[in-house]
Amino acid sequence: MALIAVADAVARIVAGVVPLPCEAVPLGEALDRALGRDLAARRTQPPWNASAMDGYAVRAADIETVPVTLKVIGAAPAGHPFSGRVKAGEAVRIFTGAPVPQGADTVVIQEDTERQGDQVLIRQSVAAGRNVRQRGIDFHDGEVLIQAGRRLRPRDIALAAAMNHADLPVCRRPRIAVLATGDELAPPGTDPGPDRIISSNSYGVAAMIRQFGGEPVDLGIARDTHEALADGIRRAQGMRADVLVTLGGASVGDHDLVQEALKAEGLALDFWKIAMRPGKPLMFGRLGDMRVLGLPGNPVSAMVCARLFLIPLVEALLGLADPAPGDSPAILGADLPENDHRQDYLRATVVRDATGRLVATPFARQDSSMLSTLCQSDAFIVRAPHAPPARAGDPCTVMLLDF
Ligand SMILES: Nc1nc2c(c(=O)[nH]1)N[C@H]1C(S)=C(S)[C@@H](COP(=O)(O)OP(=O)(O)OC[C@H]3O[C@@H](n4cnc5c(N)ncnc54)[C@H](O)[C@@H]3O)O[C@H]1N2
Ligand code: MOO
Repeated sequence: MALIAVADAVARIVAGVVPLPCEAVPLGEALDRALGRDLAARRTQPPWNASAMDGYAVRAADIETVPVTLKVIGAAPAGHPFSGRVKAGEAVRIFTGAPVPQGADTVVIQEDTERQGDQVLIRQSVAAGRNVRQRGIDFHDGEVLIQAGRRLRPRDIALAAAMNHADLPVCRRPRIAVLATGDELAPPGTDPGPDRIISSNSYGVAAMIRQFGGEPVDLGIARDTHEALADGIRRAQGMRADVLVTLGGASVGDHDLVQEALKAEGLALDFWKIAMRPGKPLMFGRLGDMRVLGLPGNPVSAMVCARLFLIPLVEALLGLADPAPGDSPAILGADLPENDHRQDYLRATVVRDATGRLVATPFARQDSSMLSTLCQSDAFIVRAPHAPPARAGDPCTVMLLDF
């Protein structure tokens, strides 16, 4: 199979994805969830012409000439409206948020008044309508204010609550089974002995899935045998995972059995191998309804590929209309040689120069086993296949790290 381009691979992975069904969650659990349906207001806000200040509700016509003394005929604290009508020469004591009584059209703030028993002296004239929030200035009953596909932010949750929703329809989280593979792997915190390395990828990839709204399910480490791999694959199917992510065993070595095992279970392979670095041996296909993404084993390759290919799939399954941001312009902080046929993702630090431009400087060592440099990086410098040599100061494209 020929190496395919990164953008083509993403397009093939998300092709035909239908957002998962909705479930209702309480407001307190809705943060970062993907809204599954357009949300319409269940009331008008404010529901009445409301005072924006503490003061006196008056008729603007009565205070054109000041000072003037008005008769205070009642009070309207928030939550306790004044039911009477304000007539010429009258005022009602009012507080922020309370309905402006009938007859009144303006509120004078209390700092511009002097209370004398049941009378109030108005010292300052204000324009008609001042300090009154008109009914519905925020929104009206039935108005759609939050669109399906929004990843809910704290302010969306405040708005949804004001719209009188206690529960929100959000997309079910995609269930993503994560299967590490390799005889050499030992879980963190154990004594690996001299022949093993610690399995890190499942933890990083699971955390990324969670960060972007999926539900990771750790299937543990499968040994490099057909039986162990088949068992892991069947467990993913048994739990009705939306996606199975395999880690490692994706390349061409004698012990890279993942693809074979998947095919034996019925995998319809879509593509294998991408023109990118790190991450060449990425694999994608379907096993029934379950999408299968085979990530390379090298830890940086696994994380880069998870961000580039798995997260768009998670976002598509969530029906997100505002996927996480993509590339930004920057300038190079160091020279780079000509690129080969693979699109490069170079770990880099990024600073702002005096003119506000982003300056991206790649790490000298880009080995795909080195998680330490990934953690020190701010961005990937994205270099197109066959990019010509570039000098420090030349424009470049970066993908700021958001995981
Ligand atoms: N002859 C060739 N060899 C390799 C090629 C190639 O095209 N021809 N591609 C190389 C590239 S690029 C990559 S990337 C790796 C990916 O190989 P695999 O996906 O088969 O990964 P493994 O061989 O299983 O492991 C590679 C490396 O990563 C470590 N690893 C694996 N899983 C984990 C884990 N869960 N946590 C931490 N580290 C993990 C593993 O121990 C190896 O060191 O293949 C190249 N080879
Ligand atoms: O693509 Mo591999 O990820 O270069 O090490």
